[in-house]
Amino acid sequence: MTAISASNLTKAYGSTLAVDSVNLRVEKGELYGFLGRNGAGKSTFINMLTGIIRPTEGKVSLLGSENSDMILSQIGVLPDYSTFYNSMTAVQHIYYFSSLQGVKLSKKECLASLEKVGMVQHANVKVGKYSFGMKKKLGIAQAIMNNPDLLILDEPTSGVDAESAIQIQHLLLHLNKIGTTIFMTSHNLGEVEKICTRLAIMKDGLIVNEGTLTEIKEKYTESLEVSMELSDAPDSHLLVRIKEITGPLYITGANLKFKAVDDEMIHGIVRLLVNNGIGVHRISANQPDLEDIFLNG
Ligand SMILES: Nc1ncnc2c1ncn2[C@@H]1O[C@H](COP(=O)(O)OP(=O)(O)OP(=O)(O)O)[C@@H](O)[C@H]1O
Repeated sequence: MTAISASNLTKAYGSTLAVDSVNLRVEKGELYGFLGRNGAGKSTFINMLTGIIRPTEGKVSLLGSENSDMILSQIGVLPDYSTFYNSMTAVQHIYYFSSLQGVKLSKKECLASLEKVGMVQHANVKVGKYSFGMKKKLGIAQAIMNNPDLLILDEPTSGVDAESAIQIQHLLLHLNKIGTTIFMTSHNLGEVEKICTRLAIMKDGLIVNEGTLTEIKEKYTESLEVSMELSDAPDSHLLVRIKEITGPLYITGANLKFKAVDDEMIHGIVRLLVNNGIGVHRISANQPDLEDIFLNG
């Protein structure tokens, strides 16, 4: 079953298309990572999913419903900016927001959600005294307080210390393991690589890459740039034959550069060169990591 479906989702701010006709599906049970640079459109997208921002165009469906009010109790949200009341303690805060959502947790249940994010020892401290990272953890406790089927989190680990980030990652993995579908944005590529089952990369309001990490790497490898250092420069006849295999080819003296579709293409070029008396001194065709894909994608 589909947990999140966005069709043609668009947000325009004047002439700026913050999100440009995005189609995205997240299936139930996924831990989905949403990556992008500052200003890519991630928060705008997430805020349209959760109903904080009204789309200029397009539709959103969460857990099969187009009306998020109908399924409020099944969803947990950590927005980019959470509202906190400085005069409340964390327990009061969780209790207050649970009653706003019509759930009304017991004190024990409020403490249990704070326990999950490692905040139980600060449960009775006023939120006004919290650091940014502590507020972030309180926001996560609030998002998970009603054991939601779907969690939508904007940057759950940004601004928290390394130990807390790992604790939150373990929590998310655990929640996902027991059936919670999670959609999260992150700037932390290592984190996404480590915990997410699928991911999308957004750039200038568009999704430029989407799939499992393996699928994304495979797609990227299709356009991997290969460099070869040769013993001699190939003559024009040989260059024509190489070009027939590679398409566009860049040659500077005895150095070749081309885009490889697969390993077989690289082997074919090496065979052709060697059969024509040209040695291949060095080949570089690095396997991309998520950072390469993110930076170049
Ligand atoms: N209220 C607004 N009015 C005008 N432009 C906006 C508004 N909110 C966002 N934008 C613009 O929309 C684009 C996407 O912004 P958004 O905050 O969604 O990006 P982001 O990927 O979440 O960035 P970050 O990682 O920095 O939070 C940016 O160009 C931003 O300047």
